[in-house]
Order: sequence, then C-alpha cells, then structure tokens
Amino acid sequence: MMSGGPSDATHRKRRRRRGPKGSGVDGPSIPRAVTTNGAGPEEEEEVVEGKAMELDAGMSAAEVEGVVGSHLSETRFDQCPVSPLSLKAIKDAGYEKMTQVQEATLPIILQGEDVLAKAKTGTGKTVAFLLPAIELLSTLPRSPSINLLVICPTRELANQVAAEARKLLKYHRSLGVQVVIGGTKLPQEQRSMQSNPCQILVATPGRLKDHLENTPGFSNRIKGVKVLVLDEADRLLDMGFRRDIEKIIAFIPKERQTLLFSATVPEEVRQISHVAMKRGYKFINTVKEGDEETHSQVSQMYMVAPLDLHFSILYNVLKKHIAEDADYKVIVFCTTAMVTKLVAEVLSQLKLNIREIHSRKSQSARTKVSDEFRKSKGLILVSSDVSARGVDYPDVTLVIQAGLPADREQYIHRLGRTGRKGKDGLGLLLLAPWETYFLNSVQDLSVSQAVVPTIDSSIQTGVKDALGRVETKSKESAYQAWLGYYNSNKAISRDKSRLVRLAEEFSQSMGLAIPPAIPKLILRKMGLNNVPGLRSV
Ligand SMILES: Nc1ncnc2c1ncn2[C@@H]1O[C@H](COP(=O)(O)OP(=O)(O)OP(=O)(O)O)[C@@H](O)[C@H]1O
Repeated sequence: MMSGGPSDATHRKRRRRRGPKGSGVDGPSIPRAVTTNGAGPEEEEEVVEGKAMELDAGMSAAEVEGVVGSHLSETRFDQCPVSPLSLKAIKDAGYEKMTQVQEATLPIILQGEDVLAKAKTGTGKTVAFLLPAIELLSTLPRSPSINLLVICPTRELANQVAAEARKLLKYHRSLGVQVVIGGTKLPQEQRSMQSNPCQILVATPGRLKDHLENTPGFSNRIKGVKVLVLDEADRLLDMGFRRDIEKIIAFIPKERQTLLFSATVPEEVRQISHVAMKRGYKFINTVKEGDEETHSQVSQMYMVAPLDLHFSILYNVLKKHIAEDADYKVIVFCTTAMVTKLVAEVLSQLKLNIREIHSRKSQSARTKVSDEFRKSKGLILVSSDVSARGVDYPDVTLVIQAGLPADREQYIHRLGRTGRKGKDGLGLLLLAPWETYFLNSVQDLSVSQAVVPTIDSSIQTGVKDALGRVETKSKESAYQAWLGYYNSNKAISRDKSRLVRLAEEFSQSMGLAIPPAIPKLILRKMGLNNVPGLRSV
C-alpha cells in the first residue's frame, strides 16, 4: 500500500476569489477560449499536503535531519499500482524508493485529477509527471495522435525530459517520444514526425506554435492530447511565455488532464492556473509550510563588493574552490547572454577550465556543452538563464550568481542546480552595493553574508591582463546587454542618470576607458535615446 496516497494526505478545500479586473490576473489578454476552460468567477482548489514531511516525536536529531533533508519517501515503486513494464524500466534506471513528490502525486494523477505540484529542486518531479502519464497512455489504442504533450521553457530541459521518458518507455515498445525545440531545422522535425508519429511530444513553446501554424496535419494530431504537462509551470505562465501557451492550449481538447509542476509556485501562478487547469484541481505542496523552498544541505552565501572587484572575486572564489575540491563542478550564472560570453572569455583567459552556454550559441554547441557538463567533473559552466531551471547536472558543487537574478524564483531555481537528490551544495550570490535590495526578497531563505576575500596583487594583475586579451567587441556587446538588462529592471531604471553611471562602472570593470557607443536604434528601443552620458553611433 502506498503511504502517501490521498487517504493519508491532509486535504483542505479552499475557495479563492480571482483578482479584480485589470489586476493582471484576469486581464483582457486571456482569450475567451481559454478563460472559459473550466474557470468560474470563483476558483476552487483543493490543497493537499503530502504526509511525507510528518515527523515522529520520538526521532533523534539525526533521524529528523534525515527525513527533512531526504528527498526520498519510504514507499517503493513496486508497492504502487504501476504496470510491470514501467516497473522493469524504473528498476533498470536504478530507482527503488519514490521521492516525496512522486509518492504524493502518483495516486492523485492516476485518479485523473488535474494537479498543480510544488516540490523542491532536484527531487524527481519529471518522473512524477511522466510515470502516471505513461501508465495512462499504455491503456490507449494505438493511433498517430499525440496523447501526452509536455511543454518546457528551455531546449535543454525538453531534451532532458525526453531522455527521462525514453528511460521509462524502455519496455513499452508501442510508445515513443519526440522532441521539438527551437534552433533545429523545422523541416527535419516535420519529416521525422511524419515518418514516425509518436504519442509523446516534448516541446518548447515557440517551436510548438511553429508546428501548429506550419506543419500539415499537426493541429489534428494534437487534438488527441489526453494529458498536458507544463513543466516549470510558473515560468511558462509568466508574461514571457503566457501568450504562446494560451494559443497552444486553444488547440488542445478541453477534455484532458493537466499537470503543472514547479519548485516555485508564486501566488500569481495559483491565481492564473485556470488558464490551463479545470476548477477543483489539486494543489499538492511537498514543501511544508514554514519550511524554506531551498534545501537545508545547500549553504547559501552572498557577498557585496563594488563592480570593479567582481572579476577578481570570481577568479579568487573559483581558484579557492578548485583547490579545495578536486571534483569541482561549478555553474556561474550571469545576467545576459552577452555578459555570459564576456565572463566566459575572461575566465578562459585566466586558464580555468571553462564552458559557455547561452541563447546566442548555436543549438548544436549548446547540446554539446550541456552533454559534456552532465558527464564531467573539473569543469566550470558559465551560463545565462538557459540553465537556470530544470536541467539536471549531477554533482554540481557550487553555483555562483553574479549580478541580480531576475527575481526570487530565478534565484531559487539557479541555486537548485546544486544540492540535487539530497546531496550537499554551495551557493554564492555576488552583488554590487546598489543591488543589495534584492536580499529583501530572499530574507526568508538562509542566505548568510560572506566576507569579501582579500584580493592579492597577483590576482589583480592576472585579471587585468586577461581583460586586456579579451576582444573589445565582446566588451562592447556586454556593455550594451548589461545596460538593457538593468534598464528592464524597474528598481534600477527609474533613475536614468544613475543607470548610466552604473553602466559606466561596469564598463570600467571590463577595463574600458570610456563606455562604448551604442547604435541609435537600440538606444531608442531601450527608451534611452537622449539620456545624457550615453554615446550613440
Ligand atoms: N525515485 C527516484 N530515485 C532516485 N533518483 C530519482 C528518482 N526519481 C528521479 N530521480 C533522479 O533525480 C534527479 C532529479 O530529478 P528531476 O530532474 O526530475 O528533478 P526536479 O524536481 O524536476 O528538479 P528541478 O526543480 O530542478 O526541475 C534525476 O537525475 C532523476 O533521474
């Protein structure tokens, strides 16, 4: 018997009023076809708290730590109503016990309910939605329709979800999985879908929309969707992706099961979940109230220092970490693609073992680097937010976030690349003094201040020389991207002359004597034309 089933879980019905008109929650941007999808004027959701976190009064401190820190439940997969074919594949994958989110969601998903699930990073959410969906699919008659559609915000994550699906499908010979992602050739995907139509499709939103609009027969195939999954649901429902998702959902039958998963579920997402889910959906939260959304076994630090020290601090911290851990595996998150490129170039010049990944790289280069980083140790991945969510690189020892994360959620997801599957990890957030206001948004997490290391002259000289060897073009592009990123941040862009001053500080930190000129058109697009202190060409 499963111990985390609905009979053991705490159920609470909760009625919530949706936000007022124009509050951004029910705004006019939601097409009628989508808003009518099971949503009434008042949303009702059932809150189910998994019993996985309940503690026994008689436990020792070590046992308590083991339970709280552990991502695994006491339930084995072979104790669950799962087909022998799936069980065999699960065994081959080396999984024996279910993780807490898997234990809490499986029975409810198998009952056909719509589910919004929140569980910490690296705790097996992918299997939690794939396994019950595959169980359902295995009972359907064979057809060329797509029956399970999984939408992911990044290409790397889509590939990874497909890989996990292939593991689980090992013995389900009649089921197949296909991936459609941007950055690859559309006709190639069209041909492969035609020659081998699979029941499971994993996609990024833009490319999926492309297929809906341009691939003959595709919109018919998608009418067969029985289960829709939004992985990293809060990201997919935020303003960047929301319109695409709404358009896609309009093509999919309303009679379906919808599963939304993420490590972060801000209140706004709960309020707009009716965009995708039926009323009366179950909200399953395996993060106990009062518990942090991050892992206790991951030490989180922040460091505050002027921008002109950031390259040296980065170099110093990395060198120290490498000296302390021969199996180091580090991700350095940067604010934008072009800043990522610059940081990667500077650190490479400093003879560190660097790989670079961001949206300006070709998809084949991204896939190559991602595969290499997954398998390797002794490597530093300098990354934009393309690696922030979902990607499962085992044994990452340290995550550095240089500059402001986009928001609290992005901070949590980036940090979640370390400390996966109950392992230890380290996180460092490196901020300039004027960025420290961000700390308010993570004050409920255990982030402690770290002392700025003393930077000796050899490090300073090394960094200066490395910067000198980096092409001016990279610095110019980084400056422009930096300005764009901070200009889109409301707290900072309010005072344009301050923004220009800060950008100049960044330019100096790269060793440039004067800030680069920016094309007029771009300045206009950023709303920064005629701002004193910015040069244009
Ligand atoms: N029951 C299990 N036992 C052992 N390992 C598991 C189990 N389920 C999943 N895993 C492994 O745990 C790792 C993390 O899983 P996954 O990437 O799905 O986490 P996640 O919760 O989706 O994380 P994120 O929030 O970062 O997306 C993967 O390597 C996966 O193969």
